[in-house]
Order: sequence, then structure tokens, then C-alpha cells
Amino acid sequence: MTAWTPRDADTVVLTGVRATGYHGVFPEEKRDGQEFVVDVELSVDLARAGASDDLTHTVSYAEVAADVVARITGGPHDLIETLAEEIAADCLARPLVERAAVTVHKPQAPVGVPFGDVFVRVARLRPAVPVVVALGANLGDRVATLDAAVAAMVADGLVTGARVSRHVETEPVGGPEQPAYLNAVLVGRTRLAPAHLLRRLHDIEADHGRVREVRWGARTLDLDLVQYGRPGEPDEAVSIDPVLTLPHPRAHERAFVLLPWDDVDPQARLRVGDRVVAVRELLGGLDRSGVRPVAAG
Ligand SMILES: Nc1ncnc2c1ncn2[C@@H]1O[C@H](COP(=O)(O)OP(=O)(O)OP(=O)(O)O)[C@@H](O)[C@H]1O
Ligand SMILES: Nc1nc2c(c(=O)[nH]1)N=C(CO)CN2
Repeated sequence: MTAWTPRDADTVVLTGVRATGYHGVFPEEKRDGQEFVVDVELSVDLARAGASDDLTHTVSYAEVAADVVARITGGPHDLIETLAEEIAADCLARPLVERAAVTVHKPQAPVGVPFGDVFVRVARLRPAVPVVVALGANLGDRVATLDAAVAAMVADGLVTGARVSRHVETEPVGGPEQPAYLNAVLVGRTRLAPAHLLRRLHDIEADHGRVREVRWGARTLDLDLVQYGRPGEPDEAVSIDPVLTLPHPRAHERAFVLLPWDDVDPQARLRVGDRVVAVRELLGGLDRSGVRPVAAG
């Protein structure tokens, strides 16, 4: 399987957005103005929008176009490089955009000789943010499955700098009678948008034969997105969407999540409603008797 990077993602493209701006090094450019033309290419996971037909699951090209015109007519800056960076930053501030490639053309630039076009192009990725993924398995070769899931998350470029807790053997919580689980927690960083990351986690579950039949039923592999970003910081994602609730709505009451999370990150903190609480503190209030460390080897 080849490594995935945001460069390969689905794309929203908008070309030829034009307006008069006053950018340029020369005083007459700032006085008289001229036309600037902008092309934007945005990497956005379009799978959910394609299935739901819902504009909120993609990026509105009309909103992007309005932002571009505001930047062209704003400033002014000396350089079209500065304008391109501003437009790319606006695009990446949209929650679903993972990469923005922005081209700024200046067709009437004072080049001094006949010319076809002059343009700059910048391509920027959204910054990597910390992410926490809980892993669970209670069917099949559980150790091999958890190891393979981690390897897939890394190999497919979903996470970088991954660190994984020790495995814990845990009593099933909820659902029908079923075998004991092996659980673990991965902490790392991702450049994927939250919904895209969850979709990719579901793909890895499916690769391991995961089927969704009974709520909280036995499964070969479960990958839950526990937390995205740093709680209380601007990069934190908070959502009450049932398709992706963040932080995970039951993580704070699950010793099978919090114990391995504390193992891999003793400083970990989790949002619980309006509060951000140390995972250690949450653990202090939980029954941990159903969670046992697995002997090494
Ligand atoms: N933070 C999240 N992480 C993973 N799935 C989520 C999250 N928020 C909402 N979901 C949704 O929950 C649905 C059920 O997921 P799943 O089958 O893994 O549940 P479960 O593991 O049986 O139960 P639980 O959600 O209590 O862990 C998924 O379709 C997914 O879209
Ligand atoms: N011990 C344990 N119990 C569970 C688990 C799990 O991973 N471990 N996952 C569940 C639904 O995600 C429900 N119950």
C-alpha cells in the first residue's frame, strides 16, 4: 500500500477569481491599481459531502471566492508572494481544508518587456495537531491486529510521531456477553481534518474485517478518535455531530481508555463538558478493576 499524503486528497478548484488591487513595489501601482487573478486548489476529503449532498460537509467555493476578493482589494502589499500567503492562510483556516495551493497572477505587471503572464504559486499544508486514538480488539489475534492497525496509521500517513501505550487486557464494558478486550492508546500528530481522519480509521477497521452489527458488540478492531488538538487551545476540535463527536463522548468514563492513555502520556488532559481535566484525576474516580496490564513478551 502506498503512503497517503494530503497531496493525494480530493480537491476543490477555483480559477480566475479577479479584482482590482493596489499591490506592487512602485508608487504608481499603489496609486492606480491593476487586475490580480487568483487560482485556488484545496485538498478536502469530499467523501462525506458526496454522500450527504450537504454543503456543510465541504468547502463553499463562493465563500472562498469572497475571501480571495477581500484579500486582493485589501492590503496593499509590495509583493504578490504576501498576497498568496494571506490567501493560503485564509483557506487553511477553514476546518476541512488540509492543503491549499494558491496562484496569484499579475497580468499587467510592470515587467518592462512584452510578456505572457507573471505569477507566483505557494502550496501550504495545515499544521500537524496532536491527536489521541483508542484501539480495541476482542476477536482474532488481538495483539497482531493492534500492531497492524498502528502500522497502517503510520504507513498511510494518518499520524506522525506516534507513541503507543502498553496493551491492557480489559473486561468488556456494555453490550452482549463477549470475550475480553485488548486495548491500547496511540498519541501522535495529524495533518488530516478530523472527519477525514475518522473515515481513514474506519477504512483500517474494515481492512481488519470489522463489521458493525450489534452496538458495543465483539469486534476484530475498534479505532476511536478520543481527542483532536489540545484541549482549550485554538487547534482543539469540539463537536456534537453524532457522526464525529469530539472529544469522544464516553472516553472520560472509560478506564480501558484512560489507563493506557496515562501510560503513554502522564500529562494528558481531556475536555469534559466545559472543564479540561487531567486524565490522572479522572482515573482517580474510576473503577479500574476490569483493566489489567499485559505481561511483556
Ligand atoms: N470520536 C469518535 N470516534 C469514533 N467514532 C465516533 C466518534 N464520534 C462519533 N462516532 C461515530 O460512532 C459510530 C459508532 O462507532 P463504533 O461502531 O466504533 O461504536 P462503538 O465502538 O460500538 O461504541 P463507542 O462509540 O461507545 O465506542 C461511528 O459510526 C462513528 O461515526
Ligand atoms: N473493555 C472494553 N469494553 C468495551 C470496549 C473496549 O474497547 N474495551 N469498546 C466498546 C465500544 O467501543 C464497548 N466496550
